[in-house]
Amino acid sequence: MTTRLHLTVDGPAAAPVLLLGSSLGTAAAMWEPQVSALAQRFRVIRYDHLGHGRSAVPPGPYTLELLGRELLRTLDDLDAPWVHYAGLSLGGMVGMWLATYAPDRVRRLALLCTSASLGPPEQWRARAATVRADGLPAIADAVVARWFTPTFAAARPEVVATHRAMLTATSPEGYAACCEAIATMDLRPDIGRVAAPTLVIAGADDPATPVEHAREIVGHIPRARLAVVDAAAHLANVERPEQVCRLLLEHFHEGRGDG
Ligand SMILES: O=C(O)CC1=CCC(=O)O1
Repeated sequence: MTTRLHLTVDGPAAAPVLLLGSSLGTAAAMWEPQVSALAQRFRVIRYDHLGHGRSAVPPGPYTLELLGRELLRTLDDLDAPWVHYAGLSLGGMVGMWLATYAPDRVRRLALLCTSASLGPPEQWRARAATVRADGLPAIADAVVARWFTPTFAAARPEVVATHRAMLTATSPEGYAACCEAIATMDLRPDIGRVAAPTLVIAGADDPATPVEHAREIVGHIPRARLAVVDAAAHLANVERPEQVCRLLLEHFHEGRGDG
């Protein structure tokens, strides 16, 4: 293996591969609420972005192209001619890059709580500078406040604490470098090339990538449709695990005759 990405693999070796990409400041564990159900039908491969989780942390800045090419190299290492792909937020951005620039490698795509362009760039550069100077705890409260609705956070403080710990365990350099990738990203001119049937999932109460961002993606990708999950903020798959799992299973299972 030449990949610098850490992989967590579940499910039968002979099943179709479903690759899962996580959000900025999280790692494979973010997908825990869905893995056992998805792994009944798919070879589920969760990867940690460069600079995140147990993946390598080369010095930044990164670009979305760098993150996407690293993933493409991983698919080559896995000898996977094509995959299904689901990604949340930064994971969705990398998924859009992959399905745009390597359309033959992505059979079906699910984009959760994400955006094709998430400005303003100065805000991301400022966040990167804060994290390099003061570490992840300096931004953790503000970030986690966007991940969950106040109602969920009050009812499930232990879930909030687990995800906050994931954020603060992230490498400051890796996190800052990925902020810089988001700062320079604008996928809107090119995602019309995505050929894969695409499910775009938005959290109705997501302040980070609001529903309008999902509608914009649906407007650009030819075979895309939108599902809005009620009572969910940015980490919609954690806040509404069963609903998101059902949507993903339906979308990817529909594709069993593709190809
Ligand atoms: O951290 C945030 O503000 C929300 C976010 C943007 C990209 C991502 O993965 O999370």
